[in-house]
Amino acid sequence: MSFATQSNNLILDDHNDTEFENFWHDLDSEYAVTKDTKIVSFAYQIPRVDLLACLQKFSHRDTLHFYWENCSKQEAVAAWGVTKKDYTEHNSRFSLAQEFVRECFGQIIRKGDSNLAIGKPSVFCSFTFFNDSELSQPFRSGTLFLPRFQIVKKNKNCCLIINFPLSKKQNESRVVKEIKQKLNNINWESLKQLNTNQENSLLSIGREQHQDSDYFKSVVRSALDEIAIDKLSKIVIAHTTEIKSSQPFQTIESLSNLRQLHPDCYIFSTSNGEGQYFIGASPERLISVQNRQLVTDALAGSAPRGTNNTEDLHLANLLLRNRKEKREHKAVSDFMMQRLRSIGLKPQQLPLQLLKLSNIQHLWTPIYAHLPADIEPLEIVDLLHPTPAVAGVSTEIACEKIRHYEKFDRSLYAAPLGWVDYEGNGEFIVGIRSALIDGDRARLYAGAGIVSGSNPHKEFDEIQLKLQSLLKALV
Ligand SMILES: C=C(O[C@@H]1C=C(C(=O)O)C=C[C@H]1O)C(=O)O
Repeated sequence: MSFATQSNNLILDDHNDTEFENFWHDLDSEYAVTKDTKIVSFAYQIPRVDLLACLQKFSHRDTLHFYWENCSKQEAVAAWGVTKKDYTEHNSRFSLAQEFVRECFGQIIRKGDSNLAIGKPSVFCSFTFFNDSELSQPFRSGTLFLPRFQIVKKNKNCCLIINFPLSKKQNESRVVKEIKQKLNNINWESLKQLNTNQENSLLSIGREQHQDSDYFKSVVRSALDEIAIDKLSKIVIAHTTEIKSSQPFQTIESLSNLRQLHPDCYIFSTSNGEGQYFIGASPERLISVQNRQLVTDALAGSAPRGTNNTEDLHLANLLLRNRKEKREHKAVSDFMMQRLRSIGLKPQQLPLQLLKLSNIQHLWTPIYAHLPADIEPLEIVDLLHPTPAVAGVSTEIACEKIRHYEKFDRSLYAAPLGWVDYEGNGEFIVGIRSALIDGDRARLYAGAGIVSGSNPHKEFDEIQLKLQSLLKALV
């Protein structure tokens, strides 16, 4: 944390941060948030800032952070620091996460500009693909936190939320007044734009890259044999490339590159507070719940983009007519419709369409449903994860085979990552096209759906297309 006072102006500065630090220290005197501690959630409208600039300035290696941005929707959120956190595991990890969310929000007292449309305190969540992540792995099966700071940006509006525990000794209105005064003096100018270091573009020079293409193709062949004998009808095989760089990877600058290269994707980053980061650019929304309207995306079936309009249209038409790609896609939409119906929802799907991204195009079916008030977003996450877009059909057999074939841990790859807010809204994406960053090492993940008719070489090309565009962004 480094809010600081200089010449009567509270500015954000790394060198002189004593006054605000002391203030927070006092507020944190009863740091451990117990069940009956109050948590004040203070919302404050701020000028438009760049959330990556905020993360660069405030979040540090040993605290949790969460960032996501969708440039085309002009939406972003950054969160850092911890007011309350929990980890969940095994089959009940999503329902335990829901309990944590309920407990957090039950303790919250909203202050400040709490009527702002975008200023809702949120719990940020990441889950691993499988529910039994070992302790030695960088991320736990479920990580949930109510951050100390959260900035939400929507179109031209920005809102800062500060969540802090308030002990019985402290006077709520006095503390709130003090915070307001301090925030009123902040100079936000330095956070308007991220300062990137041009020299970082040279970092890719000192890199060693390792991936085992023969192994991937042999796995696809084995999977096709099993599909031929009806053991399963679809499986998503993932592949990694391991990178060792001559210098530590710059997470913030890599994210800045990702948002420029993939404006139609969700750019995300989450950290474990121990120097490991999971970042990426995913096109896949697992769920969005806004005012009880649920939207989910069936996304599967892929083709490259053309180098000109004619070629692009040609590739798009081939994709829309390709029976193998459509089979792969239908496995996903059928699964989602069936799962949503199983809890009494009445989902509606839009006609099949194309999602065109900068490097790749996909078959896409948006699915909508009204969500009754007693169904929480995390219950839908539990119901849908893992979809056949990232696992297969049947889910159980595909998951068992994935464990058998893949020689690496999926960790957060292809798993739900998102937030739930105070009013019961929430959004989760599927963490594909992603990388685990640890100092000068990165593991990049991408997968491809295998169905009868898949060709191991073409699937490998698809994986390369996905990996290379991620690799380009990493500095
Ligand atoms: C699994 C991934 O992507 C999934 C697989 C796709 C496919 O095989 O066509 C398309 C979109 C995603 O559902 C990935 O990118 O890692």
